[in-house]
Formats: sequence, structure tokens, C-alpha cells
Amino acid sequence: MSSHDDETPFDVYREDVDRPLSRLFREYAPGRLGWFSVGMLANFVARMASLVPPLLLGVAIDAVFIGESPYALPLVPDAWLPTETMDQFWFTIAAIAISFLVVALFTWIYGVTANLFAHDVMHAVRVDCFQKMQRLDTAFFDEKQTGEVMAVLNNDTQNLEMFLDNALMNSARLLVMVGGITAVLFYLNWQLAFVTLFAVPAMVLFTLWFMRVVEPRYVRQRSAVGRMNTRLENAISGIGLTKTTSSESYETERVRDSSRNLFERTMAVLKLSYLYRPGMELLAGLAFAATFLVGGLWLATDTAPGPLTGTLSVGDFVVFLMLTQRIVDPLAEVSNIVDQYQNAKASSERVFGLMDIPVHVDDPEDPVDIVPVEGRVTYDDVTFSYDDTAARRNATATETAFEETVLENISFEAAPGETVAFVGPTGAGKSTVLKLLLRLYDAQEGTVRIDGHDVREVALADLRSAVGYVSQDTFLFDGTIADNVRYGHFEADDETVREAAEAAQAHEFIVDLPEGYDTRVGERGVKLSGGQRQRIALARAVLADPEILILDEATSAVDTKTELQIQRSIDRLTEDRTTLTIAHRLSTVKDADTILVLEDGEIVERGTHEGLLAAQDRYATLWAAQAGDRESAAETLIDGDD
Ligand SMILES: Nc1ncnc2c1ncn2[C@@H]1O[C@H](COP(=O)(O)OP(=O)(O)OP(=O)(O)O)[C@@H](O)[C@H]1O
Repeated sequence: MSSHDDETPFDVYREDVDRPLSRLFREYAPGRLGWFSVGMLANFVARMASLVPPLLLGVAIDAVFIGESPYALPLVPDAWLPTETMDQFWFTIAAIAISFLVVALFTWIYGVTANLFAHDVMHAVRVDCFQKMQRLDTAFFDEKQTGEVMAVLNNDTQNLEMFLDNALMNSARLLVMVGGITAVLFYLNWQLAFVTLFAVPAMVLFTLWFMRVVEPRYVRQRSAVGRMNTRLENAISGIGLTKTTSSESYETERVRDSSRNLFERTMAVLKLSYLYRPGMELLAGLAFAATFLVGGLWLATDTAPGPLTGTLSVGDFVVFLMLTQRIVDPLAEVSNIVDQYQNAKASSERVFGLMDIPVHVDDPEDPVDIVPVEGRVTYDDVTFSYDDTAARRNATATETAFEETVLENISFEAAPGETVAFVGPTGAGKSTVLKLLLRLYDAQEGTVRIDGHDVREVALADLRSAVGYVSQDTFLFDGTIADNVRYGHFEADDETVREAAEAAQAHEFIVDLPEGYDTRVGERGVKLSGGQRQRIALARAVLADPEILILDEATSAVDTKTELQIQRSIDRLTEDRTTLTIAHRLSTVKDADTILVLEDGEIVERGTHEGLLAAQDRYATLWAAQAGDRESAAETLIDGDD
């Protein structure tokens, strides 16, 4: 019946969450209990008031219209009630009108307060989850798809909201209505009440049966929804590939299959769930008919039928018939309530599962102060594997993957202001080396140091403001060019943004854009070329002015002319700061103070450009290749890739 049976990537963390719903209340209800209690109370008053009009009608029939019995109301002293027939009539009308007003007013109060409570909890949970999600290790995001994390932030918080304002309040309504109606019927005529109320246990049993039968169908439907969403997500992100390979009909077919599957499974659920409501109505109808039969005979023959004894008034009979109708609605909610309860339980498990995921790359308890940063970077015998990070988190790492070492015994030092360049075949581990400096991951062995301090002893914010990172794939947020340049230094004024863009050779193309610095870049910056995006990223780095700069193939996406421009801005940018750079075009790194040649995670050669050329080994081969010997280049690169 609910998504709690679906496999989710958070299962590993969910298992340890203890009593998630009571934890939800413990952590989020305090401070909001006012709204919650007002909501509950208003709900109670509104439901009770809704029972008053039928009761008044019953009394009026007996006392005013038939004149059989005195005008008396339960819980109201007789002295307060009028004695004249017409006064009683008007009094009844007024009291009925007031009851309806009370119902309307309190239903409104209940709706507003219950929703305030539920939405406020949802808001707090969503923000907390988001904050936690931001702190999670980079390794977490390597394994999880964006959609999966989004589902927790979106669907799961929504399920909690549904539970808090809907299920919780509906179950209160259920208790009040069933309890209230039962009390009134027993008060009026306990013998006839037994006849009427036989339907309640029957309805409960019917609901339980329904839930048991429909549950597996719900599970299948939800997994079809999940598959449909994944299919659509994939198809939309791959639209470029689909177009260029003319695979539209293939993709349409795949979506059609998923959609058809979803349609069939939804119908399987609907066929059953459309049985439920009529079934409940039928049971209520039977109760109505039984009440009518017994009560009608009682009145018509003026004697209690069968084993029953005593008398029944016309007014009471009418109240019975009216209230019998009222019992269906709250009872028909039982299946929804249980469903929402189970959903909320599973969702809060996932929410707290997310919140409880241990973070390994975190601030140290007692961080050392590295400001002002000089810019000395030291790698001391660093060994690293991605999969071990996963294994430590108890996730899905396999035994073999666990052993895959990406970096082995990496040692080097960059003195303040120096440039160290990394070259080597693709997949050699160049980017990985640099990610360790930012603590996107932590090395398993060895130490990475800034100014002699282990990066793990430095506050993350200090570390990351000391190190600027221009990565392989430049990410831009949807927003203006200026917003993107000042991202991370939001207080920077327009003048500073402009200076940074000029230094990054970006100013020229920016002012040519329709709205200059205010041009919106589109989602992920799709409206800009690769080279333009890179120059914006460089401008961002210029503006941040870090002591240490990481350039990860910053010139990979541009033509020769732009490359020259960018190189010029990079030269300026790197002049006075420690720079760790990766570039496949060796011409861009030949002036580096040290060049490290990386292969299979190991440094196989190191030295200056001249020194390495003289050594006549790998670097010299690469250099010769790039200097014009294309054939040899191809061979070298292909060998390296293997
Ligand atoms: N997030 C990750 N999780 C698991 N393995 C990874 C991850 N990132 C990279 N790897 C693996 O680590 C190895 C080194 O990757 P890295 O990106 O550091 O190489 P590189 O030398 O920078 O390559 P390129 O020149 O192609 O950018 C590769 O085998 C790659 O498959």
C-alpha cells in the first residue's frame, strides 16, 4: 500500500532509525504544540457541534410538532429552555443555525492551525535535511542519484505533512464522530443503538480486508511509478544523444512501455479501490435499513419488536436515521489513515536515515588556525582508494572494488608561489590528487598538508577559502553572469566583478552579450560556450583570490585563440600563488616549477620541463608527440589509456 516496501538507496541507513514517528514529534513538535493543540481542539468542537442539529430536530419533532414529550435537551438545564411551543420552535431554529456557524468557524480554525503545524514541521524538516545533505561526504553523491536525494527532500517531507495534517486530524475526527454518535445513540435508545451499530465492526473488518488485498497492488503500482520517473529522467537528460542518433522512436517505445505498465498497475489498484467506497456505503445502507425496519415496526405497531422493550419516539427515530448516515464518512477514512501512517513511517525513517548518515569529511573538533595562509602544499606518502570511502560507510562496496587503489604513495611539495603541474594519461589519478587537497575525499594513508598543517585539522571553511578550484566541468547556477562570478563571495560589488572578469579575459565577451553582466546563463550555463563558461569560472577564482589555486584542465574546452587568452589570464592569476595544475596540452605547463608525471596512481617521473626532456623518458615522448609527431602522440595516449 505504501512506498515503505520499495527498495530505496537509503535502506542501509533506515534500518537503524528507532521509532521514527515518535522521534519526529520529539524533535519537531516542541515549539509548535500550540498550533497542534488548537487544531485538535477545534476539530473536536466542530465535530461535536455537527451532532447538535439532528439532536435538536429529534427533540423538536417530539416536543413541538407532535407534542408528545416535554422540550428537554441533554446537558442543558430545563430552566434555560422556552416553555411556549412557538418559542421552542424559534429556539430550535436559532440553535441549529448557531451549531452550523460553530461547525463552520471551528472547521476553519482547525484547517488553518492543523495545516500551519504540519507545513511548519515539513518546512523545518526539509531545511534540516538540506543542510545535512550539504554536509554529506562527496563519496555519498558519487553513489546516489540526484533523483534519490530529491525524493527524500520532496516526497518524503510531503508524506510527513500529509500525515500530520490529514491522517492525524482524520483519526481524531474518526474517534470523535464514532464515539460521539455511539454515545448519542445509546443515550437516546440503547436497544436500537445495538441494531444500528452492528455496522461499525462490519465496516472495520471490511476495511482491514480491503487493505490486505489492495496492499500488494499498491506496491506494484509504486514501483511502476518509480521506473516511469527514472525512465523519463534519463530520457530528458539524454535528449541531446537521442536527437543526434535519431533514436526518438526507440525512446518513445521505452517510455510507452513504462507508461503502459504504470497504466495497467494503476487500473489494478483502481478497480479494487472503487469497490471500497460502495462497499462501505452498502454496509451503512444495511445499518440504515435495519434501523428503519426495527424502528419503523416499533413505531407502526407501537410495541417493541422481538426481544426489545420500552418505547421509541418519532424524534429519536429520525435522529437515528440521520446519524446512521453520518458514520460512513469518518470510517471510510480508515484505509487512508492507515496508508498515510505507513507512508509517514517509511518517510520519516528515510528522513532520519539521511540525517543520521555519518559524515567523515567534517570539521575537526579543535581546528588549527591557518590564516594568514602562506601557501605551502605538501603531500606525504598519500595512498587513496575511492571504494574504501564507500566501505567505511557500510555502503555497497564490493570486495574487489575495495582493493582498487587510485593513488599510491604520492609525495611532493609546492612551496608558496610555486606551480606544480600534473600530466599523464587519462584516468591516472590527476584530478583525484587535487581533490584530496580540498578534502572532497580524505586519503586513507599519508598526509596532505597546508603550511605544515594536516588538512584534516583545519576548519573546512578556512581550507576551502584558502584553496580555489577551477574544475574540469565548470558549473554555473541559473542566474546572471554577475551572480555566477561572485558566487561564494556574495558581497562583492559590480566593480569587483568587472575587474575579476577583465583579469580572466571574460569581460570582452560578457559585454557583447545582450544584457551584459545581467545576462541569464540558463540552467547549468547552457547558453554559454564551454570556453565562456571556463572564463567565468576563472573570473570567480580571480575574485575569490585564494592563496592556493587548483586548475583542473582549465583550458580543455577552447580553441587555440581562446586558449591563448585564457593562458594569459591564468598566468596573471597564478603569478603570486601556489598553483597545482592539470593540463593535457603540455605547452601550458612547461613553465611550471615542477612537473609530475602520473601513471596508474603513481608518480613515475618528476622534474622541470628541461630536466624531463633531457631524461628522454615518458614526458619527453609526450612532449615530442604534442610538438607535432601526431602518430607517436596517438600511440602514447593509447598506451597510457590502457
Ligand atoms: N568519484 C569516483 N568514484 C570512484 N572512482 C573514481 C571516481 N572518480 C574517479 N575515479 C576513478 O579514479 C581513477 C582516477 O581518476 P581521475 O579523475 O583522478 O583521473 P585523471 O588522471 O584526472 O583523468 P582525466 O585526465 O581523464 O581527467 C579513474 O580510474 C577513475 O575511474
